[in-house]
Amino acid sequence: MRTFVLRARAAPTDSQKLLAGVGKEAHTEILAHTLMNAIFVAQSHRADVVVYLVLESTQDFSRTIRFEPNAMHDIGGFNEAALLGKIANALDTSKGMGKDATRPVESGVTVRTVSFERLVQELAEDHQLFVMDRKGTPIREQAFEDNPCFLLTDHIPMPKKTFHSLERLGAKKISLGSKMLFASQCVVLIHHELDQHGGI
Ligand SMILES: C[S@@+](CC[C@H](N)C(=O)[O-])C[C@H]1O[C@@H](n2cnc3c(N)ncnc32)[C@H](O)[C@@H]1O
Repeated sequence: MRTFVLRARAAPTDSQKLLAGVGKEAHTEILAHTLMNAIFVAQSHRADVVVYLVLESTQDFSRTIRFEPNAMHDIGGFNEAALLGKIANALDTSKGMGKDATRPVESGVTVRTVSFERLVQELAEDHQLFVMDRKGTPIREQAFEDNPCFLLTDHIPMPKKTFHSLERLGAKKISLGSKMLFASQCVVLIHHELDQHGGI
């Protein structure tokens, strides 16, 4: 199973602000593009993927939305508006939730009020964690086990102190080259690399 976590530091947890943030400072299109490239292949979806979107621009708690395409009955369209609609629906479902709570949204989609740090601590228990970073080990030199989990951000970088706590959890930095890419482009290259290994 491949897991992707997008830490979207600028993404609003209010659904209307999320939808209004496309092409604006929040750049909420990043969430749709990342989800799109993580989930879809031509005329189908990937069965072996879980995607977490962590939206952090909030009045109360971060929202962590989990997508498991294989369990979804209706993945919706392969377009930005449809995918943002799925995210907005999860945000609306999460209204009024207390801290560290979980709610089902639809088959294959859940929303939680857990922070990025808490999520990653949980994932560290049974995943091999990788932070995407241009200065990391080249991805071709990295050996992968069964459950790799790739941590990415939107246009706002990971705070330095997060890198230290991720290191303590055993996360390794891996690189896709020296060019600064979009998170969604990283996802395509990671899939390509893992597709060569087969089985993961
Ligand atoms: C647009 S970048 C983030 C840009 C942000 N301003 C920064 O300085 O980190 C989005 C995500 O892609 C990752 N990324 C971009 N290019 C990469 C590369 N060549 N190798 C590994 N990760 C990369 C970044 O680490 C980040 O998680």
